[in-house]
This record gives sequence, C-alpha cells and structure tokens, in this order.
Amino acid sequence: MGPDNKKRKSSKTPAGQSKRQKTQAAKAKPKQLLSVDALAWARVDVPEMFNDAEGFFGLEEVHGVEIIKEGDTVKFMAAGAPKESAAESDEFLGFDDSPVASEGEKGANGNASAASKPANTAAKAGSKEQQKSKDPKPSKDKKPSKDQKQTKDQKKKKAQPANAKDQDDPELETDLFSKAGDLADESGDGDIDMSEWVSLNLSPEMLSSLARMKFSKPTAIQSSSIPEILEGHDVVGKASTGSGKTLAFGIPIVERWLSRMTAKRPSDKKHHPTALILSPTRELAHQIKDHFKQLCLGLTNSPYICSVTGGLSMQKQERQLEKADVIIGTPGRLWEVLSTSTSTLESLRNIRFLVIDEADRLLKDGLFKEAEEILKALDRPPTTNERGGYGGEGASEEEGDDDDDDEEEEEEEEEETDGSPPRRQTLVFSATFNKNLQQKLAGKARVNKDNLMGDSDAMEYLLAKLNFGEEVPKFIDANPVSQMAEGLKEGLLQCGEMEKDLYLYAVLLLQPAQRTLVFTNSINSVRRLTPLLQNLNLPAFPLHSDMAQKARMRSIERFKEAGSASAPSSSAIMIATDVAARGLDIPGIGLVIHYHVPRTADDYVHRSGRTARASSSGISVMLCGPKEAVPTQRLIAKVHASAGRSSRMGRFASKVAGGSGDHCVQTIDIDRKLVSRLRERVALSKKITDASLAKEKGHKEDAWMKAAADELGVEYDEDELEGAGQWSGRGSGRRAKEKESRTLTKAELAPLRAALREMLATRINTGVSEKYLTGINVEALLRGVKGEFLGKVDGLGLE
Ligand SMILES: Nc1ncnc2c1ncn2[C@@H]1O[C@H](COP(=O)(O)OP(=O)(O)OP(=O)(O)O)[C@@H](O)[C@H]1O
Repeated sequence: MGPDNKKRKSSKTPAGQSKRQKTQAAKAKPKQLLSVDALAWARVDVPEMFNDAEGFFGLEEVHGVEIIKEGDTVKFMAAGAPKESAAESDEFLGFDDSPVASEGEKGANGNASAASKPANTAAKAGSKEQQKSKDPKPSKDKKPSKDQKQTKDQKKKKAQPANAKDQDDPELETDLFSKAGDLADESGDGDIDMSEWVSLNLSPEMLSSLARMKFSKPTAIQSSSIPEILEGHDVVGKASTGSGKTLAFGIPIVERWLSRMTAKRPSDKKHHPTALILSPTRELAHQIKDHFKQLCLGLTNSPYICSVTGGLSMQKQERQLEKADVIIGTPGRLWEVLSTSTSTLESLRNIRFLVIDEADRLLKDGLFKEAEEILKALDRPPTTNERGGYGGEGASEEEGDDDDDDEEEEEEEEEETDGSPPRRQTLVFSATFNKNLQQKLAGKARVNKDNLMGDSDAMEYLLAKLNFGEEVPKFIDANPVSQMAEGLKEGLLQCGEMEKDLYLYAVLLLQPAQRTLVFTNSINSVRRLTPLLQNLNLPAFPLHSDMAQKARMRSIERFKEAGSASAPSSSAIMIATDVAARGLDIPGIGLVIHYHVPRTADDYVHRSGRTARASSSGISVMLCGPKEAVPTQRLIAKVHASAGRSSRMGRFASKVAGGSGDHCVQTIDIDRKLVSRLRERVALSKKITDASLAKEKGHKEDAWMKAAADELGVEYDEDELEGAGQWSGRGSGRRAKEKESRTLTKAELAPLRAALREMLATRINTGVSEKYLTGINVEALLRGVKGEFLGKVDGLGLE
C-alpha cells in the first residue's frame, strides 16, 4: 500500500478528519477524471419516514470532487486514486454510515468484506466467537500488524478474481442469517467423515467447505438433485420445509462457477453472472445470500454474491450487479432494475442457472406480476443491437482457445460461440407444489380426490409457467409421504373467539421456547399483539411488510440474539405476518403459534415449517375459535391428505379424535383453570395497549386534520367539530371509543401500568399437585427455560 493509500485510509473515520483536511489532501494530489461509479459515495442518513417511500431510494454524497459540466455531460474530477483501487485496499472500510455503524462489528465485517474471501475469513472470525475457534487458518494473531495486513491484502488481491473485490457495501451487507449469530454451538470441530458426499462428485474445495459447515452428509433432496443439476438437467425439487433445498441448488451453482473460473482465460473480459435466484421475500433473499456466502467461506476463490431487494439503496445494488456472479433478488426490485437497465438485462440473459425458490408462491397467478415480467424478459430474443453484445466473451474465447484437452473450456466455448446466450438450466424448488393447498379456506374448497394436484399436475402447471430448456425437467420429490418436517408436532387448541390473547399468553408460558414465532393474518394484529405481550414483560418483536426495512432487520436481529452466544439464557418471541412464513431459517425456533388460522393450507405448511428444521424437533400450535373449527379441520385435512393420498379425511378425523397416526395433529388439552388465573393480567395489558394505540392513532389523525385545516386556512379544533356534529355518522362509534381510550390514557394509564407491574410480580399458583405447588414466576419462566415447566403444569402435553 503506497503513501496515498495510507492517507486515504485515515478517512475511514470521518469524525476524525475535518472537511478541510480532506480538501487539503485532495489539493495535494494530481487531479483525475473519474467515472461516477469510481467515486467514494457515502450514504447520507435520512429520516426513517423516507425508508420505504415510493421512488426514493436514498441519498449518497461524495467529498473532494470537482464537478465539471460540459454541455449535457457531467464529469467528475478528484484528487487521488479512484475508488476501484481504494476498494482493493479495503479502503471502503472507512465510510461511517451511522445505521451500519450501529450494527457494530457486523458492518465492519461486511466492509472488510467478502465474508466469502479467505483472506477476510480471519477478520470475520475475529469478531465472532464461534468462527474464531473453527478458523482453520494457522495465524492466531487477532490483530495483524500493518505490514502483515498489507502482505495479506496483496496476497488476497492475487488470489481473488477481479470481480470478487469490494464484495459488499456495508449497508447492503445484512449478515443477519450467518450462523455466527445463531444459537451457541458448543461442539468442537473434530474430524468429520465426509464419505457420504463422495458419490456426488464434488470438488475437494467444496467438500472441505461442507466439512467446515459440519454437514457430514447430504440431505435427501441434496443427494437426489445435485447430480442431476451437475449433469445439466433442469430440476423441479420438492422436499419438506427445512430439508436443505437451498444448498441443493447452491452447491451445483458454486461448483459450476468454480469450474468456469478454472477455465477462464485472461482474455475473457466480459463478465456475466452465473446464476439468478428469485425469492418471494426480502428476508429470504438476504438469507439465501448469507447461506451462499457461508458455503463459499472456505474457498480460495469465491463468487461475488449479491442480493437485490427493496428497502435498500438501488444505486448501490446496481453497482453490485455489474460484478455479481450470483444474484438473489425479489421480483419487485429486480424488475425495477431490469426495466431501466438494458445492460443488466443483457447480462442476465447469459446466466447459466435460473432458480425459482418457493416456486409455487412466486408463480401463483397474479401474485408476483414482476416475476412473470422478468421471466418473459429473460426469454425474449435480443434485438440485433443487443446481440452484438454477446460476442464479447464468446468471441474472445474462440480466438484464444488453444487448449483442446480442457473439457470445461470446450463446454464454455460450445455454449457461447454462436453469439446467442448460453444454455440456461432452470431449477425450481418448494415444499409445496400442490395447487389445492393454495385455495382459500373460505368458500367451497373441498378435499376430495378430484381436485388434488399430484406430481404430474404440478409439472403441467410449471411447464405452462416456465420456459424450461429441457422438454421435461427432472421432478424430484424427496419427501413423497409428507411435506411437513419429520420432527414437527402439530397441536390444535380450541378457545373462545375473543380469548385468543389470553390463550396465546398461556401457550407462551406453558410451552416456553427459546425462540417462538407467532403468525397472524394482519399487520394490525402484529401492531397490537407486540405491545400487548411486551406489557406482560415478554420479549416480543414485530415483523410485517409495512415496517421500514431497517426496522425489519432490527427485529430479526433481536430475535436471533436470544439464546445466542452473546445472550445464551434469553428467549424471544416474534409476532409476524406471513412475510415470515416462507423459507426463513432461524435455528432454535422451538414453537410456532398460529394466532389466526392461516388462509390457505400451503401457508400452514410453510408457517409450521419455521420450526423442526434440519432434523431438529419443534411444535406448531394453532389457536382456533369455535367458528374456525370446521375450516381448520378442512385445512389440516388438505395438508395431510395431499401428503398421504391413500387415506385422506378419515386419517385426519381419527387423529383429531386422538387416534394414533404417524403424523398426528393433537387437540390440546390445556389446564383451563390455570389459564383463567392469567385472565386479569391479560385484560389489563390489553387495556393499556389499546389506550396507547388509540393515542398513537389519534396523534396521526390529529396531525392529518391539522395539516388539512392549515391548507384550507381554517382553525382546527376537534371538540368544536364534534360539537357541530361533523363527526357523526359512519364510524363515529368507533371514533368515540378510541377517543375514550385516549382520554383514559391521560387520566389512568400510569396507575394501570403500576397495577400490571404488581400483578406480574406475583407468582401464579399452578394448582396441579401438592408436589408442584410452587407457582410460576412468569419472568423467571421466560428467562431461557426450555419446556421445563411443561410437565409440572400438565399443560399442552406436546413435548
Ligand atoms: N447437508 C446438510 N446437513 C445438515 N444441515 C444442513 C444440510 N444442508 C442444509 N442444512 C441446514 O438445514 C437448514 C435448512 O435448510 P434450508 O433453509 O435450505 O431448508 P429449505 O428446505 O429450503 O426450507 P424451506 O422449505 O423452509 O425454505 C439450514 O440451516 C441449513 O444450513
């Protein structure tokens, strides 16, 4: 690193460097013309309200740059080296985007970047206890000296392909789903027998990566899909939730990238991504990215992986896209990028793999219009102009190819020399391909033989939706008997329609898990239940699509912290809409509660699949009001009938009635007396919550009315308006009630809170037997107790 770089390095802490210093540094250097992408853009913090604003994706600023306008063209002149070289020397560590900085070492790791780069592995491990102990690197130095770091950086530069540099912008680097933040894993490294992977013919590098992840054998879907994908087939993969579908397509994609890198010659200038993966939600997209990165952590050479999702800076994502090898995107944002950038679209037409994860959801009629647009755009033949663009990589390969012995090179050449895009493999994965499962519960959806969609129907459906390269893709069903995870226990708890809050609280106490996920059908319910449980001293966090992206990530982060190495004896409850139902892989979720009966049977499968993942066990409990009993039975019947097609309704009926079955849905016999002892505190908490929410809503309405009145140039006085009868009519009753709650807030909220505090501090007598008449201290119960009280209270009986 030269002296120039050293100086720039000091700009890492903007607080420590004044604007004047920066300007002086700039003056001292010869001026250079820079491209807009080469500039050191730094994110500007904007108020939360802009986070998800339509069409607003964030602000970025740059210092020490002179702007020169020549006609319609704007050029940038700056002192010092362009960003490109800065990035190579990890210069971008320096920009202190405050929200990222608040994420502690995570942001720094993202910057030291390339979780997947071997040279950075040590840096990453340095901040994460678990990885530190597992890091195979010989150097034990936590903080390398400057010289050592320089040598390391130089080595890193040599070892990495040009496009792997500057892996992530800290803002885009979520790192939320890396295993480092997961439940504390005490087990040591040990020697891992990897012989069960041998038949899949993976590269030694890949095998050592898998060993590093302690995956000693492939899951069923992995051992059946990986060979087919490596052989070049299109694959439709179906396997139960949590069965490792991500790596079933992830491993062959990375293998393919590795072999492309080996075959690549210096003359191959044009860069095209290897794979595009479509995901229905932002969180899942980030998770897949993190999963890929983990897989690549041990590779000497790793692909550049990026996610393209809403809620984060589009400009930065576009810059990442230019050099990406593996792209994971949500349809909305991806389409936004593709519809404005022909070069990106062109590049994506050259992908080798198109993956549709959670395909039944992404391809559901009318749900993701953008996904359809993307698929159409990728399949559209390029215009004559665009076609010229394809020549780059293929042509240079043709000219430069003089090694007839290299099979992979031949393959590359074969695919690209005619100027048309290379053959693309389409990979489609989900736990549910049964169209019948998608039907709404309301209406006349029936479970009968005729409307169940079997494998062949599923295939027909997919063939109509997707343009596969092969006439018939390989259909792999790794779990033909059940789409529910093996270690899952399902329970159904009947309660009064208006008693769900009470029963939710009771289940949380009686069946405590380190991480519990509660699903509701509406954003409003998430907004209400979160404070309701928080008032009861429960660690509840919200997740819904109306939250700003930063808040969504913060919630997941907090949820994940529970039981992790940093907080081993804590627990957490996430209250979510179905935005969390698909794909989320957060280890340690021991309990899923369906506060509302899911709208469709596939939602039930996926919601319940957030627990009992990867051979662990878990419990799913459905709260069910009297009116919901019939639709709920229909729903569960659908799920189980479509799995074991030979004995549909009868099988379910016997299970609910308490009959034995291999996949049993138990009716839960809860201790109702004990539940009634919780009633008072729940009622009080509800009162406090309603008052706070009404107050909040009132503030918003007031603000809106005041603004409207301002605009009209009139005085706003709510009481006057009410007195004049302006508020009468539809909705006035509700408004009056809300107003009452607001008034209550002012007059009585504090004593109510005090009363609840007192109630919560009192032990509850379980009244089960002499032996256990110790009572429950709710606070202690929730502090990391794993089902210990269950037997004592004789509660849910689901353990
Ligand atoms: N071979 C393996 N051995 C052990 N664990 C594995 C293996 N492959 C994947 N896993 C782990 O299994 C968990 C579930 O994997 P993944 O998220 O891919 O499941 P999925 O089948 O896609 O689930 P869903 O249907 O809910 O999306 C992950 O934590 C992953 O790290």
